[in-house]
Amino acid sequence: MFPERLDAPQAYDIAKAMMDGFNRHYRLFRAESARAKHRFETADWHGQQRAQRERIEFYDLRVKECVRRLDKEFHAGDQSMEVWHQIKLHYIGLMVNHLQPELAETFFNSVTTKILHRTHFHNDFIFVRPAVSTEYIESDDPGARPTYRAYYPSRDNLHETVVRIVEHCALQRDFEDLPRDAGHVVQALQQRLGAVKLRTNFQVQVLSSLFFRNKGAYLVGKVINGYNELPFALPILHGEDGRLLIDAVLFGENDLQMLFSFARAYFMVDMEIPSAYVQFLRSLMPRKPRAELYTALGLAKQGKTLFYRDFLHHLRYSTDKFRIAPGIKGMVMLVFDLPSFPYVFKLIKDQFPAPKDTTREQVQGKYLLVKQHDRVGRMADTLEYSLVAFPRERFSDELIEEIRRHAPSQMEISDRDGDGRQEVIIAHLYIERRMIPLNIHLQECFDTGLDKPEARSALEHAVTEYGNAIKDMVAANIFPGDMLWKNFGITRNGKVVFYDYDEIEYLTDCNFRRVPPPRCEEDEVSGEVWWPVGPHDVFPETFGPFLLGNDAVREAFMRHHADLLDVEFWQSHKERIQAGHVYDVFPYDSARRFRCASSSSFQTQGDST
Ligand SMILES: Nc1ncnc2c1ncn2[C@@H]1O[C@H](COP(=O)(O)OP(=O)(O)OP(=O)(O)O)[C@@H](O)[C@H]1O
Repeated sequence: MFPERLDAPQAYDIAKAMMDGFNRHYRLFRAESARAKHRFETADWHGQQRAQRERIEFYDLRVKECVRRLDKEFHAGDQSMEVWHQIKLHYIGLMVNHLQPELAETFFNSVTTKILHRTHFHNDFIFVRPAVSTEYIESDDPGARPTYRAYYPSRDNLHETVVRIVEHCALQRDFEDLPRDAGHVVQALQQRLGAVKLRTNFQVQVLSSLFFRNKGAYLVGKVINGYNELPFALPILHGEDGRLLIDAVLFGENDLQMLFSFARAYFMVDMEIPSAYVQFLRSLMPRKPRAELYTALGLAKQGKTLFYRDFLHHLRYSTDKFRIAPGIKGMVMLVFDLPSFPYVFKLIKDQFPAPKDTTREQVQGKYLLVKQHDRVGRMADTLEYSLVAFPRERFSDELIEEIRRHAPSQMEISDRDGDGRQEVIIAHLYIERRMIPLNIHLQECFDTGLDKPEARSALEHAVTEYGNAIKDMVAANIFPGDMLWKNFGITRNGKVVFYDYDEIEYLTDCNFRRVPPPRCEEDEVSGEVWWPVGPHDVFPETFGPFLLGNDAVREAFMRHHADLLDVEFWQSHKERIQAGHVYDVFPYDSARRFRCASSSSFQTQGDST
């Protein structure tokens, strides 16, 4: 029932305290994101990575702080539901002119769900649906930067305009030769546009804030001509002598999707109105869910909220059943999916068979490590949820049985809300993008027949990408642990991405060793490991027999990635990382670089120390 009067004196104060909590959060989040520019300008790469990692923790810290304040100052948990109803209405009032209302709503939900009983998790008390529109939000502050800038060049002054666009970013570090780089950009653009007539609305729109991640800054925008829009991004890097350069130009939805991939670390962007950034980015990548865009901007909680809303909507408008995910079952994770929905759901089993020697806490620790680490486009991001309820009738009996057998502690089947409908409640769950497991993909190539050129080239591509994925992870100081094909998936863009994290280690924590010479003839013929092995020992020479049983796979692998079987490769990368070197891993093909078309997927560039 809608209250006719807002007459509870404490309701406004509580709403205001929650809004203060959110404002403090966004102020700190934004300040940390804005500092990325300075870190880029001063080549503080370790600082950039540290900030990327630490910023992820900000949200939970602020929520805890706010819950503590509400408890201490207002005894929030003892307030009646009438008061809570009024708190939500006051909060809506406080959002009327707010610049981040959607984030403020999510913050309200995070705090409220820590205080109220779950029977109250509905739209009267929390924001199950948004209450305040994010359309056309603008700041009234006369000094505020617009979300994007528009430029109206002609064919004749395109070069000048590109120089101006980059200069407007006001990077406090010299470019090697900005006119030269602008020339490359114009040339690429002219090639792309071809002889097309420039229409009266021809313009370039560019987001005002740069996007920072690791050692790169990205200028993101679109070219509009008539009814056509061409998304683009300019990666700006430090050159050999430390001055700046534009390294490439990325064009079109697919290039932008790679840049904003779910398998990369989150960007640092100074945004006053994040929803306006998301709206602009959505116009560049219409197929990318808003949830993933918020997440890519570092607003992972908002991503989670939107993902969950999308998921509930999908459930309502679909009829298929959750099932055990196709592929080889995991020993640590129990994985299921809904065929009509492009994500998988993973829960940690209660017990793990030998040789797995780990615990639930350790597995969670590894997933957290990946979340906080630079995922270099090769490790899928995960959304983590607790106490997720699914309608019982949407689960196959086989899946229920599987969970009962392997993860009984994680499942409860009950009518939790008392609405007469049985639910499957999963205690703890990771959700990630569904890919085609690489073993299934390779099998499809074999089944088609390797005498067919398309199957052979698909296999070659997959094997090459697999090695590239491992090398990119190596560059990011990650040893994947279990490199079997089944632990990698292939995305719709043909990228190979790793998703099995329970054996992941920092490369710098591993001892890369040669297999010692056999002590006797018996050792030589024994198929077993006869030599002593320490907990962090890795023997790259032994990877072959596990991975390369198939002749065609072996042949392709050895042509592109024989170095992965060599202890030297691993050892030398470990030493360079230990010496403080930060590798560049480009979110685009190196052949796209203006001045260096190298075949390697990552390169070293200057020392960061
Ligand atoms: N993102 C994904 N997309 C598609 N399938 C997936 C995905 N993640 C996992 N799977 C499927 O689930 C299986 C088990 O997942 P995962 O490798 O994460 O479990 P695990 O228990 O850690 O495995 P292992 O026994 O190798 O340690 C995979 O082999 C694959 O078939």
